[in-house]
Amino acid sequence: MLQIKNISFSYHKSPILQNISFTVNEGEVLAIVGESGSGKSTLLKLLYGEFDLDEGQLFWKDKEILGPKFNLITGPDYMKFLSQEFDLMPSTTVEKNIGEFLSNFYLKEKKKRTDELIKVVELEDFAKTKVRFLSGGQKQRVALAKALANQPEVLLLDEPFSHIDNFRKRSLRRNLFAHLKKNNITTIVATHDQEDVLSFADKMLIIHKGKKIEMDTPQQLYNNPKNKLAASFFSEFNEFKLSEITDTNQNDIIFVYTHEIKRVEKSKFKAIVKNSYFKGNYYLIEAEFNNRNIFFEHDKKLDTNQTVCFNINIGILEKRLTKKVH
Ligand SMILES: Nc1ncnc2c1ncn2[C@@H]1O[C@H](COP(=O)(O)OP(=O)(O)OP(=O)(O)O)[C@@H](O)[C@H]1O
Repeated sequence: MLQIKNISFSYHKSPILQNISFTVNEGEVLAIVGESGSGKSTLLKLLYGEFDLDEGQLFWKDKEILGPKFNLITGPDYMKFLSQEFDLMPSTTVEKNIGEFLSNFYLKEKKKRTDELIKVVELEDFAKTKVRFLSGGQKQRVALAKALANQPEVLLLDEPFSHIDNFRKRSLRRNLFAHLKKNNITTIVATHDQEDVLSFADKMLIIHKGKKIEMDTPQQLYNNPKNKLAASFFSEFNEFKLSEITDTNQNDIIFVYTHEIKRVEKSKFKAIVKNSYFKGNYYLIEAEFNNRNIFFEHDKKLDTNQTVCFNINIGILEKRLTKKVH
């Protein structure tokens, strides 16, 4: 188990992470999400032992992870960190880069492992190409394969697909997470991409301004978003006061995703259409309701300034609320 116990850290006295605790079980994938500058990369660097903590402790199984005050070489040998900067040898081929730290003692094994990883990152056509001739996204894929080469027990990934196009990203993501699960590699991934989280993360940690806001399964956080950060990570959403949409006079706020509002023929909720945005298999409708704009999905474009009725699925609300709505 990876244990993060009450850690705090500051760069030159300005606090970056405050009092963070969580655990990750062996073989689990944890996604760390949060706004830019919230401290995701710093947290990964601390897990890798790049800096000394102000307070707290880190453990992998029963071994403590220590910073540079206590270690000459950064990074425990059972861990790999794929940071935003790729540490590659530009004048060497893709396959040699990936196999750089694999022993030449077992050449057959080395070739097998290298070939397997080249497949994971879909670089079969570039195995013999020198890295300096590759694009940014291709280099990122080589760095990913290299991080996996020595079968780390723990893998830290900082925005692993940031340079990779959407076309490639989806299959690469599936290959990578299948490889990680098959090899029981405990993974912490900092990401802005909900697709990294929804299908592949076992747990999701939300940090905001260096503090832990929530940690749970992606399903739980998606189905019951308790704050704007969680809701906005997954999708566009609306905020309603309960009193606006139910017969209660409670002023609690509820988050409602755009696909949870339906246009209907008749309802007591009426809005005036302001814009329709084409989104591929639906239109996102922007409409004025109670002196502000709300958003919902609809299969057709709607005329601007037309009045439409909408409904929110009460079943969804009931599940989302701790207090029942009547
Ligand atoms: N070496 C450093 N020295 C001083 N401050 C730093 C250093 N690295 C990061 N910071 C600051 O620490 C804060 C957290 O940065 P960090 O890179 O951890 O955020 P992040 O959540 O990973 O952001 P992003 O999503 O943009 O990568 C930011 O305010 C940043 O300016």
